[in-house]
Amino acid sequence: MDKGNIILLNGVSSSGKSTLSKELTKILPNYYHLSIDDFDIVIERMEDRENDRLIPVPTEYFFHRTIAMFSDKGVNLIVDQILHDSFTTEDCYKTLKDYPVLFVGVQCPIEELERREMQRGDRRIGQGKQQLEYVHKSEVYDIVVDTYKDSLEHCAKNIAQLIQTQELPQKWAVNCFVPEI
Ligand SMILES: Nc1ncnc2c1ncn2[C@@H]1O[C@H](COP(=O)(O)OP(=O)(O)OP(=O)(O)O)[C@@H](O)[C@H]1O
Repeated sequence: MDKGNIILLNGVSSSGKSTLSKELTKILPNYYHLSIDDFDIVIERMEDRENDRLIPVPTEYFFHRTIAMFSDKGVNLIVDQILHDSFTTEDCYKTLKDYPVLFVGVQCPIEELERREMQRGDRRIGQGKQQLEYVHKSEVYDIVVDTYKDSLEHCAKNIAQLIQTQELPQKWAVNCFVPEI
């Protein structure tokens, strides 16, 4: 059985990953959206944070392996997350390096990130800007989209076009942004 394709959207908070993922599922009906946010909700329910009863494993550990399991079963996924530190980045690459990944950088100017943060009300103002100290510094993407400069439809169409017109290599041909692997 062929592995399912993985469209991996990486961008800071409020860059528009979830919104873009939903748009992509409209154009690519044989793809399913899996978000790190869903995992955060599950883990939060399992933990008893008031009494400091916590799961001592980063959420991303479970997230990356779940992505691999879906792909192993031939399911195509659109996943959105933030490769925000070296653990997350290394774990993502190590877990998915033998999988067909289309790596997408989701960009948005800082002023617009802050406008969205204010509008949302459930994110700290400046969160996205702070994450930019790590995110998009060394990744080599297959495609980069800007959710401010371009319309949602345009960003989604460009990504969909890539995945529909080229066969993804069965191994993630990332230009190793994790040098020690
Ligand atoms: N292209 C866009 N133009 C204008 N507003 C947008 C656009 N994309 C997303 N937004 C708005 O920005 C906010 C954040 O969007 P979204 O949840 O998609 O971001 P995210 O990158 O998934 O964030 P997080 O990582 O915090 O979950 C939402 O209020 C959404 O409506």
